[in-house]
Amino acid sequence: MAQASQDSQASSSSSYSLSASAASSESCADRADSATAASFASAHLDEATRTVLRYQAHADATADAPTRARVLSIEGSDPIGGAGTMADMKAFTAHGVFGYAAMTCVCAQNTQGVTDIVNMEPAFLRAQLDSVADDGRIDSMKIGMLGTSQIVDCVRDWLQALLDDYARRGLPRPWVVIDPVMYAKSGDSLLTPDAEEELRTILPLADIITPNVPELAALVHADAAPTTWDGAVLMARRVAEELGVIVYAKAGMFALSGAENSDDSPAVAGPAPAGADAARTRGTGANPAPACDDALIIPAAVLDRLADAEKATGGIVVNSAPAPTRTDLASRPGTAADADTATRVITLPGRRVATVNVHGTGDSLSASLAALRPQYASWEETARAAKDWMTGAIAAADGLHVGHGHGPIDFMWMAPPTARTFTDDYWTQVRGVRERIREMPFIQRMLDGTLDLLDFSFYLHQDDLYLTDYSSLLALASVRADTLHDRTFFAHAAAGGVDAEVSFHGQWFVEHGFSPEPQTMSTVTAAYIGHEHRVADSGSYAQLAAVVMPCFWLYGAIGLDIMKQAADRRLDLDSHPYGAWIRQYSDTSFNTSVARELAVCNRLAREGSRANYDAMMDAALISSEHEYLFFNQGIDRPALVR
Ligand SMILES: Nc1ncnc2c1ncn2[C@@H]1O[C@H](COP(=O)(O)OP(=O)(O)O)[C@@H](O)[C@H]1O
Ligand SMILES: Cc1ncc(COP(=O)(O)OP(=O)(O)O)c(N)n1
Repeated sequence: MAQASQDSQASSSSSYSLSASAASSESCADRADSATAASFASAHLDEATRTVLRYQAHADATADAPTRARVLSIEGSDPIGGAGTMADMKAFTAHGVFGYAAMTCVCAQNTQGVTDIVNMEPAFLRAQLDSVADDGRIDSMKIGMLGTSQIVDCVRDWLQALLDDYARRGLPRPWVVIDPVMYAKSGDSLLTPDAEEELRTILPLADIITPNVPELAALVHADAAPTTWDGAVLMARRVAEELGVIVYAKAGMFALSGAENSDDSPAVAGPAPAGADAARTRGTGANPAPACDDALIIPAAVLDRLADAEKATGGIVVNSAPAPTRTDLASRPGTAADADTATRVITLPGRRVATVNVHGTGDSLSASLAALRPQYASWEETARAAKDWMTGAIAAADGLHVGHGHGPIDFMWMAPPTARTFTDDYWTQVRGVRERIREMPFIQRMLDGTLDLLDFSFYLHQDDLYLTDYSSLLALASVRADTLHDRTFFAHAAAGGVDAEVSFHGQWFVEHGFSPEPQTMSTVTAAYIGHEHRVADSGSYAQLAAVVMPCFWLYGAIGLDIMKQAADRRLDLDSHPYGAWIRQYSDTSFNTSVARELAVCNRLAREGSRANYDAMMDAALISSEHEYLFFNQGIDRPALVR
């Protein structure tokens, strides 16, 4: 492979890549200068000064580093986009790294199974791999479906040459994650039987391998897959010790069957287990959380290598991210030591999601490990981060509606949804509230004219108090608005509508013999205002726009509904005791403001993060419950605030 483009990087002492910043044992050992500086530092300086020096050294060493880790996927394809190359690219992007891809085969597959596979000619695969290596630095890689023994040989030989070449040129060794793909979840075989032995020859080149339960069994030549998690961990230990690599043991098979694999993970809320008969449950309480814990198995040989690297650098590494030490690993919670072999077994806690949509989970996990390792200090931290991300992506999978079999996971679960708008989502979620408002006695009695005037005047006084405060929130939204359009919209809304409505209320009070003077605020009104102010005080402008939205939309929608019900009942509004109100509710000019407010919320939800979307939704949903209570107080008559 041609190396010209890499040599300039290699010759610079500041060519520390992102992967090097995570301090591989190999790269630490190669850095003699750093070791000298480190032993000086160890001998003469206090801990705080050594820490500051580490920051300085890291900044110098990474001055020319790329802004994103560059991660290679060596995989087969999946046209439905849930597994293989396509999944890897999505996982890479989700984790913020730049992805390269060399394809080992093209598969005709979907969520229901694999129907055909065309393997690459090994020479052509080698040409793809060289194309990447000749032109770009590789910080990390994930190797997945290899398919045949010829392809295994091709990738192994290329990888060995690449590692030798990087070592010779003093480049940091790329992190290598190998997913020893043998079977798809559909049961289809993804590796020819004769290639199983060949696959073992590439595994020692990995830093970490990620076999699922049946693949573990194949790697130890067991007749059958283990039926318990303890059995799977035992097999994983054998594999780790035999190959001298870290094994990430995955519990997905047990999750799919509804079985539980841990008793001691922290309980988390989750959907009821599918196949609950088979599931052991954890904890007390009515809805115990099902577990889906994975395990990281670090054999003694790897721990020794890490300890040697530490010695070579005098206990200091030149970057911000030292690799884990024996002491580190032994002292962490969830780490079990084995007296005989000193192998470490680290539990990676997770919750089981009750879903069939787990196509490509193994692929995405191994891609995540490759993408995250350059960004974390150790395999343990990387594995915990990857596991948490996977759980979130699986939990969001049901929303995708892709395919009829095992659907894919939602790689974009941290980003706001795009197929439905924020307001679509909100409207569906408040269906129950809308129905309760429509059916409530306050509205029904108003329509049939039996609503007590005292009840109505109580409601109207509370509405005045609420609207006075609400206008100040709209004014605040105008001040915090991020566009001129929003600024003028909220300014007009604060000044216009509220004022007109309060004077309309005043007229009604006078006409019906009630005092128009402000009354004491009810606890229900105070609670609604309190919620809006809490969001305004601690939330973003987007959350503020969302918290005031239900008062626009639910009120507007109730008006339309009252108008419809009045028409259906053919009410004579001229003689009806609440005729003026029903006419007022039927005034659709308010809907111009409703539509603008909804557009504001959709823009803010679209432009922000998933966390922003969720926070906006929470704010709006809570306001909606307050809207219901607010209408209902006309009849319920809550206590007044003293
Ligand atoms: N239903 C589930 N709930 C939570 N996590 C799951 C579920 N199914 C799989 N996982 C997780 O997905 C990752 C991949 O595991 P697995 O599905 O066993 O791999 P593979 O796809 O290779 O068979 C693991 O972290 C595993 O714990
Ligand atoms: C091209 C390709 N590579 C790997 C797999 C196996 O993916 P995995 O994550 O094990 O998930 P399932 O596909 O088995 O659900 C694959 N199917 N295709």
